[in-house]
Amino acid sequence: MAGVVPKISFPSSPARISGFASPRRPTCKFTSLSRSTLSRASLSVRRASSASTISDTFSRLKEQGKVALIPFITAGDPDLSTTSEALKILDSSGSDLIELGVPYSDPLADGPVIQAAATRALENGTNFDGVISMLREVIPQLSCPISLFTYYNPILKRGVEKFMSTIEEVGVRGKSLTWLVVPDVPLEENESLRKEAIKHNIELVLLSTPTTPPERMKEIARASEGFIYLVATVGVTGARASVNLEVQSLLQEIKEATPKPVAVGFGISKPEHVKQVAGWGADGVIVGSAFVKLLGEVKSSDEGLKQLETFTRSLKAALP
Ligand SMILES: O=P(O)(O)OC[C@@H](O)[C@@H](O)c1c[nH]c2ccccc12
Repeated sequence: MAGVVPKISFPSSPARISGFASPRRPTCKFTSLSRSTLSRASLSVRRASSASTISDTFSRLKEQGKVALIPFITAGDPDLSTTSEALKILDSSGSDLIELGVPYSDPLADGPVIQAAATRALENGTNFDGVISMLREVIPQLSCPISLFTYYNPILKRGVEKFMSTIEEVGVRGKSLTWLVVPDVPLEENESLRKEAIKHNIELVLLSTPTTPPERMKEIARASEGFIYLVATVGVTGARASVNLEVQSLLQEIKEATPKPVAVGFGISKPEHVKQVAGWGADGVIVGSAFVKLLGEVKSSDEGLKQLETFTRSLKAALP
């Protein structure tokens, strides 16, 4: 499986997964109504409960004129104790938010690097419960918010309500697992997932892509909590030689549609990339495969952790 990338042009023919382009507008009024009602509800829930740490992070950075560095790593690759150390290093070397991927056997949106990482993690026995117990230990030692990044199937397997209450209770001192990214939740199930997330004070971050029609992008911007994930290029995850120049206009379009922060990911892997995307007005930059490669494809974990610190600092130094 490793290295075999399924041919997914993602989403050239817009896939029907939430946050990704779908040419079909909601068929029934109710769906669109519930979405906007829900987003108002989620805002009030957000205000009523302890301020969400994503919003705090982005507003603090905005006041300081800074841009968020958001690494992604795969939990359990090469093993969970290295993941725990990696989270601490990422946190202390300048990351502002961290995406932690739950390894899954069929990561359809991932390129060879993250697919191989998921395979290694699953082969060494990493599972959701193991990830959660590791997080229970390490979250109290971190200062930045952590997101769980998971495909929809592991949530369904556990049951949406049980999944959400599990990740809510892992949080400590308000630094709970406040946000969740589920790249392949089908449009129809997005509402029920959002409702459960809101009930458990978890922000469901939605994704918009270069092929998302403008109206759909606006709906995603309205419904997304915490920030909007702007996918920089079609295809699967994986470091690219350069950043898609379309991102500049896409960022402009989204920022005209919403005051919410926008973070850009997919293909970004070098200090000059993050500098360029920040210069185009991104509020955050997400880097995954380049970090995953450092951790999973080196001869020893110590070596990987050392390189991780250097790389994190180099990216942070390139950001305002
Ligand atoms: O790996 P890249 O090209 O740097 O992209 C970030 C990406 O890894 C991370 O956000 C992510 C991992 N798996 C995904 C699946 C879909 C969308 C995004 C992701």
